[in-house]
Amino acid sequence: MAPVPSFPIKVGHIDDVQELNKAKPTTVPERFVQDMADRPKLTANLSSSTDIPIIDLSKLMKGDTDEHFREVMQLKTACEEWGFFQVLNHGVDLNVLENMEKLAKDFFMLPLHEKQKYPMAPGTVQGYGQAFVFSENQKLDWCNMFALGVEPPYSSAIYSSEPWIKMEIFDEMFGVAVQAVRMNYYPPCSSPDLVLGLSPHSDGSALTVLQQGKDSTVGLQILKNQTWLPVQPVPNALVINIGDTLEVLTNGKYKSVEHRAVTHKDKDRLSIVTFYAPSYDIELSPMPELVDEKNPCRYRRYNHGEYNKHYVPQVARQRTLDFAKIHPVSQINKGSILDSPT
Ligand SMILES: O=C(O)CCC(=O)C(=O)O
Ligand SMILES: [Fe+2]
Repeated sequence: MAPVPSFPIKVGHIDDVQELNKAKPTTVPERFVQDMADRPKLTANLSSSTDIPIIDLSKLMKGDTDEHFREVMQLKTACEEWGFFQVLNHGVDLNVLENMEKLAKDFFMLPLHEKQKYPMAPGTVQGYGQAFVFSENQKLDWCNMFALGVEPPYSSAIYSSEPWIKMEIFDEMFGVAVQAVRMNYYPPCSSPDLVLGLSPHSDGSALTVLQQGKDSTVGLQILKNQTWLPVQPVPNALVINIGDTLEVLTNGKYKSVEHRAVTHKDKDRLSIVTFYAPSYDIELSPMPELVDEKNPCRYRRYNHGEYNKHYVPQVARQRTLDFAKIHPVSQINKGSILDSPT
């Protein structure tokens, strides 16, 4: 599991959002009201051309056919330009997904004292509690989270659905890979325009698979060209996104894209997110075959466990990966580099 901070973090009193919501408040407590610039604009009416790519895995598996090559090209575009896509015909048994959803819902509906038997310590993302808590002064997300390491069959059911991922290559590079599941429950919020369900972040994994609750409203948004685009839930599809590790390994060719979740006035939402990441003792750097004169190395070599220590505090600043980025000399001379957390 992820390293736990060795120093205590002062975070003040934190209300449980489900309990808050039970009291049907008409105003949102101040600690959940985002600063003006961070509030979501929920009225944007976007055309379907802004939908993230959909990959049909059954076509991807069709040997040497035109359909196969078209799908491969779409997958390439999805990884390089979007960092996100949805997969259909993924082969994961729908019963596994249904059971997982039921399990997650049942957990969140337990009395608070039951859920609090597995408390999430500030500065970590393990157990039950508030996401990404690192200070007394920060704004809080309108979300309850339960995160844990997982074993097969759920994790292997999810990842074996992705035959385009050459698991043997990852096995070699990642050591004993870390697999974790995060269940996010977003109760309705009387003022969804003032709060965030989950703050903007990119995932610290290599690859993330996200399952949305069956009747989920739109909640997930991704940042593309400085615009937050909603991800429309597609029945039985899984959402896949590239995490920071793959961005580094591909020397930035594949994008680990910032995303966030927003809430709804009347409806709750559930997401179940599986992360696949290297072992914490692994050193990462771009693959040599993706570094050349035209594509200079963009990330310094770093230890994945070290990177992980920066993850929660850095979510407030949105890009943990900045800690490994190599900035072009021209930028350094202009003094435009954000201070590095290391
Ligand atoms: O709930 C969602 O749609 C987003 C969840 C997410 O990004 C995460 O858990 O990392
Ligand atoms: Fe995420």
